[in-house]
Amino acid sequence: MKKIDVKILDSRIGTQFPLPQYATEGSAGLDLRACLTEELILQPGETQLIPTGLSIYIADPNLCAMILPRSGLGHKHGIVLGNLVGLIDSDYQGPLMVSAWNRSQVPFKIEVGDRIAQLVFVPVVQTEFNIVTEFTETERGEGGFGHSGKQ
Ligand SMILES: O=c1ccn([C@H]2C[C@H](O)[C@@H](COP(=O)(O)OP(=O)(O)OP(=O)(O)O)O2)c(=O)[nH]1
Ligand SMILES: [Mg+2]
Repeated sequence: MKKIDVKILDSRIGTQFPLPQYATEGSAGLDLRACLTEELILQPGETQLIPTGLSIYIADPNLCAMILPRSGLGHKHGIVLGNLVGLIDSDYQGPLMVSAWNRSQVPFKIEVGDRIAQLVFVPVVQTEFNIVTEFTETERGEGGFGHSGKQ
């Protein structure tokens, strides 16, 4: 498995809480925990930046990480991300933060150590633009935004 350098910024990670880990053999995401000092109530519509207690340095420009909502929290409780998706650059070395947004109508309690989001490593292709005046024609051409219909 690919190794990623990690700094433990909060000593409760690795003692009180395990390092983020794949829950099953086929899991894509590593759950991130709320490294809070006390529980937090996220009011309806409120967004708060929550530390994960970790920083990672991906280093490989052909890799990034994305922070995604956990589906149970997002679907059942409306706890998603203030930035919708968090993108972690391969050269970022700062603390990994989760922007937690309560898009529901009711307050939501986040307890210390709760698994609030998940981290997924994803391949990246860096490209450069080749300026042209005409593209090689395709069947779709400029059609988009539903032009092919519904069924
Ligand atoms: O949910 C997130 C999103 C981003 N980051 C960190 C890692 C990422 O590499 C950096 C910058 O994120 P991004 O490029 O999305 O934000 P920006 O607003 O463009 O900031 P910058 O000008 O620093 O690139 O912030 C997080 O810790 N959590
Ligand atoms: Mg940026």
